[in-house]
Amino acid sequence: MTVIVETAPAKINLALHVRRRRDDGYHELETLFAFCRDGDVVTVERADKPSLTLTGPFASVLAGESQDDNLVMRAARGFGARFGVSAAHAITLDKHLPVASGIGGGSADAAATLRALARLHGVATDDPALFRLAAELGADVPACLLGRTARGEGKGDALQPLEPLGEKPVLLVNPGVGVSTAAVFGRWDGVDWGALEQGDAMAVAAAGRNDLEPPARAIAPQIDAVLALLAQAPGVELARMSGSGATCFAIFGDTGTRDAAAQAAREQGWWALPTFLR
Ligand SMILES: C[C@@](CO)(OP(=O)(O)O)[C@H](O)COP(=O)(O)OP(=O)(O)OC[C@H]1O[C@@H](n2ccc(N)nc2=O)[C@H](O)[C@@H]1O
Ligand SMILES: Nc1ncnc2c1ncn2[C@@H]1O[C@H](COP(=O)(O)OP(=O)(O)O)[C@@H](O)[C@H]1O
Repeated sequence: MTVIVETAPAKINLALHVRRRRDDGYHELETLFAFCRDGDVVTVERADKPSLTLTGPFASVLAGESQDDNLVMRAARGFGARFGVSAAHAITLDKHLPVASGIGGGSADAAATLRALARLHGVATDDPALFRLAAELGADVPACLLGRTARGEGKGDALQPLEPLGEKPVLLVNPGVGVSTAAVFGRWDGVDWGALEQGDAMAVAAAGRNDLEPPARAIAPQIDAVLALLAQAPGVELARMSGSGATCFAIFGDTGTRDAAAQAAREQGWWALPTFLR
């Protein structure tokens, strides 16, 4: 029996500019997507009936929710309908990323499920139909399906790949609070602070902002302390909240300073994931 294992790399937004609210209730974004080496892990194999097994440190957060609503199962149903695959699948989601945390969690899992099913059923992972399905699952599922440094516009689903970031050491920190993406967008102040520059990702990120920081910090003030610790960490090159939060990231020049900052974060009782940008 073929078993496919796919990593669902954590997604971060090196910068996220909100330009305007759209008529469809979404917001027009200009953002820089980047992906980490580590994340959740999705395992897929054919079975007699569809099933989802949750494992890992954050499985319990999702255990109370309807399995059918999990983005992994929604992706599997969508794949079956779109590609005419009647087979049922047993899927295991090894949940290592905090939930509702601005690092793509469910979106990354949905994208990894689509990649795994494509590999299992002989569909090219760059098939345009796969990206159209991803866009129906969520605004940043296409970016997670692409899984490489990219500029995103529109809802975040109009993607322009950029040069990889070459294994830069990065630290993800979450203060242990879930933040609703919809609630954060709902509290955006409506001010257009201007376009995201064009060019090299790190230079554009350094000159950029995350316009969702103020509404997210209003909802979850714990973010303030995380940003303060990361901003003054020795060796930090860039510290910012990712997406709609509450997870913040910090990019370092070397793993020693990154790991020292991880230790300082853990001493605060926060979740800390030292990893690398891809
Ligand atoms: C904010 C971002 C930035 O990358 O990431 P996260 O913070 O979720 O990681 C994404 O745009 C999240 O994408 P995703 O999580 O797929 O959002 P969806 O499920 O499609 O939408 C959830 C809700 O977020 C709001 N939303 C999302 C994207 C967007 N461009 N404008 C919005 O206003 C809408 O209220 C929507 O109902
Ligand atoms: N596989 C999944 N992992 C995480 N959240 C999921 C998943 N499937 C569905 N969800 C739902 O999606 C919501 C958004 O979760 P998540 O994608 O982790 O947020 P974010 O996009 O901010 O990282 C959660 O509150 C949860 O109820």
